[in-house]
Amino acid sequence: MTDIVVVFHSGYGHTQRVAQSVADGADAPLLQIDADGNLPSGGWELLAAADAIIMGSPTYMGGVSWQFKKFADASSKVWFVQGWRGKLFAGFTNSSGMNGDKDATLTYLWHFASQHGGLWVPLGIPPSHDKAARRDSLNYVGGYAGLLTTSPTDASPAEMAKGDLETAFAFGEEVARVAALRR
Ligand SMILES: Cc1cc2nc3c(=O)[nH]c(=O)nc-3n(C[C@H](O)[C@H](O)[C@H](O)COP(=O)(O)O)c2cc1C
Repeated sequence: MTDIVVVFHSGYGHTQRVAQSVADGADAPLLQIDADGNLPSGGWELLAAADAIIMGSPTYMGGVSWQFKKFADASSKVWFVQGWRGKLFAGFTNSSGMNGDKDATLTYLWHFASQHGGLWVPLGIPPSHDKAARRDSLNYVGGYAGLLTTSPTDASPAEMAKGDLETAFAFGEEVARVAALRR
């Protein structure tokens, strides 16, 4: 049994749907950063006990949400004692633009994991980038370093692309597979 935790923030529910699919794939609990940028009670303890931490944030103005950043800054207490050193980390982000500067968010998550001495797990799912690719194909958004998903500005969380959610599930499974290799 490997302990994986999915920690995320979502302002309007889209990233939350993605996080749920990732958690389902990884068979992991969800830890939601609230609207004030705080973890629920017991959250820090759950993260301390985890072998792998999967992080998610919407892309807001080309980066993580301020609530996620507040969580990241609060984790400096853990950083001081290198409490998360050697854990596995992985990341995902959702935004409305197909590109939307999601890569800046993912790069931030990778830097954050690296500051904690973490080991990064990439998406591990090939992109669908040939002529046969459709919006609902696996990894249509085409990330490598982490999971990238897209929801149009006028789409509700219920309208998240099926392929993106399936990619999220497969990403969760992939992190679980990699985590199990270390056991
Ligand atoms: C303050 C703010 C900034 C945003 N900045 C970006 C952006 O830089 N790139 C982009 O593609 N979409 C951007 N969006 C759109 C969100 O990424 C998109 O609505 C996403 O689904 C929100 O996720 P959430 O429902 O989990 O909060 C922004 C939305 C908000 C509210």
